Amino acid sequence: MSKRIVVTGTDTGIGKTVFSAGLAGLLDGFYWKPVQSGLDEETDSEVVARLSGLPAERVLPEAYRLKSPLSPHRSAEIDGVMIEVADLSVPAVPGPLVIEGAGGLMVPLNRRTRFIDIFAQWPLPVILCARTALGTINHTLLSIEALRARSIPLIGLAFIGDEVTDTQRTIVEFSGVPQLGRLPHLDPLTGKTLREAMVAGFDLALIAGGE
Ligand SMILES: Nc1ncnc2c1ncn2[C@@H]1O[C@H](COP(=O)(O)OP(=O)(O)OP(=O)(O)O)[C@@H](O)[C@H]1O
Ligand SMILES: C[C@H](N)[C@H](N)CCCCCC(=O)O
Ligand SMILES: [Mg+2]
Repeated sequence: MSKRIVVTGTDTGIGKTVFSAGLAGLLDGFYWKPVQSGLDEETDSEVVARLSGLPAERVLPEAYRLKSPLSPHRSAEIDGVMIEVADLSVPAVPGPLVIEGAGGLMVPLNRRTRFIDIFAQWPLPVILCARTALGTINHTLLSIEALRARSIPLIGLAFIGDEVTDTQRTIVEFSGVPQLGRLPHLDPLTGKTLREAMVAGFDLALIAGGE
């Protein structure tokens, strides 16, 4: 079985998709977004197809595509859809697979199940994306506690944003979770700048905890 990695984060809008595109590209792998909520803007899968440099067929179809850019449980209710956990079994692909959740760990898929519940069922190793900006110490340490409480394997932390040395160090010291690297804010953000930043910012050998 090839490496399969879940990319999660401390919140929505923190850069999971950009990091996932960079990671899937570096691994020369596949990308899967099980549940997309919000279809009016470019979807996460479309962003990954644009930025990763991977062929279009390496971006797998979502299990659920929901119209409203809301928490998936609510977006599904508005569309009259019930998200069934059984539909979220991990696709088999002939290479490394990067799987991206939506928002943070406690985001609900329906009125009974949250992302963290399916991550615990799978249970694949996780990379936790965390901002470097103020507020991240609390969000990141809480997310790590939630993963540990469910024995979900955590490969390490991917920081996103400009370097804030003490913040990153504080999170690593309190948690004992390794920093895998940091993706700076990129301007312009293109497939080329992303790939270069991933190569410069991450040691692929450290991301060795996948199946
Ligand atoms: N390293 C970066 N450099 C420049 N812009 C970035 C970077 N990371 C993220 N962004 C921008 O920030 C916004 C949010 O990023 P992204 O869509 O990756 O968040 P997300 O965590 O995947 O959110 P969601 O929970 O909706 O999946 C996007 O406009 C994206 O282009
Ligand atoms: C719409 C957004 N971009 C994500 N796809 C979903 C984020 C859900 C967050 C829910 C919450 O934590 O309040
Ligand atoms: Mg995303």
